[in-house]
Amino acid sequence: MIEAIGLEKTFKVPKNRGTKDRGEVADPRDQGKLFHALRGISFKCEKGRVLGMVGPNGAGKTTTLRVLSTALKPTAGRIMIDGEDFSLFPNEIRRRIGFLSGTTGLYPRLTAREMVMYFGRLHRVPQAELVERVDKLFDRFGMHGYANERNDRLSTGMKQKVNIVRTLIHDPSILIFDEPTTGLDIMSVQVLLEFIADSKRQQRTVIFSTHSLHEVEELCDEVVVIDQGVSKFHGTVPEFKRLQGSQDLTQAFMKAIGAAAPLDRLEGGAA
Ligand SMILES: Nc1ncnc2c1ncn2[C@@H]1O[C@H](COP(=O)(O)OP(=O)(O)OP(=O)(O)O)[C@@H](O)[C@H]1O
Repeated sequence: MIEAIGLEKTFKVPKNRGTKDRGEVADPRDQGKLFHALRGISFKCEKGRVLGMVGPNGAGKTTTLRVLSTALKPTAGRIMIDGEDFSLFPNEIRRRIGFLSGTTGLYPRLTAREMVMYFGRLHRVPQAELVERVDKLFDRFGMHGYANERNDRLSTGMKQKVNIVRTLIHDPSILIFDEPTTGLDIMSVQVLLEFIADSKRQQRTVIFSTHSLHEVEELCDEVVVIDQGVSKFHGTVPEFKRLQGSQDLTQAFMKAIGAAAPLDRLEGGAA
């Protein structure tokens, strides 16, 4: 189980980014020289559950996931794992979390196997155990055929699998994926979605951000809606629809973030 309590993150705004004088609609996070990207994000996800994080561009999803995975230090707030406060122990969090970000690169000159072994060593997995784990994971993902192929010769889907296995090599109980399906071909998307469903069956905790409400409907037990650095809703998908008074997830989402759904406008429907 992982819980975010009142996460806040403030960035210094670079001098050349005059946020206030661009003539755009005022963003409450914009405080001149400081930008309050996260303004109190709270939610939790129990083991064996999948939580989908949705929100408009720039809402704060990546920042939240980077804070949870310790890539970024929060300005305020706590991160609890299995009921214990690990905010001051980032190494402990890293041991328990597997983080897959959209920008994760693979070392081009290493082979798929070398890459995964390298990360296993970084996580101090003992050698004999590491060899066994790599074999099992390569088996499960059907990767033996290209285990000794250099990463720069692999297809997008193959690379994605190497990345997935890399996040699993230390057997984390919590998986955090930032927009994992963005830019992937249909086959690779399928691999990833099946993998998430499988992780749930194995009682892992899975959190992923996405712009696909279809993925949320298909896979998620819970949804957290982030808008302008605030968590606007956290609960189950049916609860979310009920609260927004809509059977359609897209319309419920549009209502939650205060935007008129195109259908409402066309039909002159309810706000
Ligand atoms: N290092 C940084 N310095 C300054 N501002 C930042 C930094 N990182 C993110 N931000 C700002 O914080 C806000 C939230 O960004 P974030 O990447 O978390 O959004 P997001 O919800 O993941 O968006 P998207 O759906 O477009 O990926 C944005 O306004 C972004 O410009």
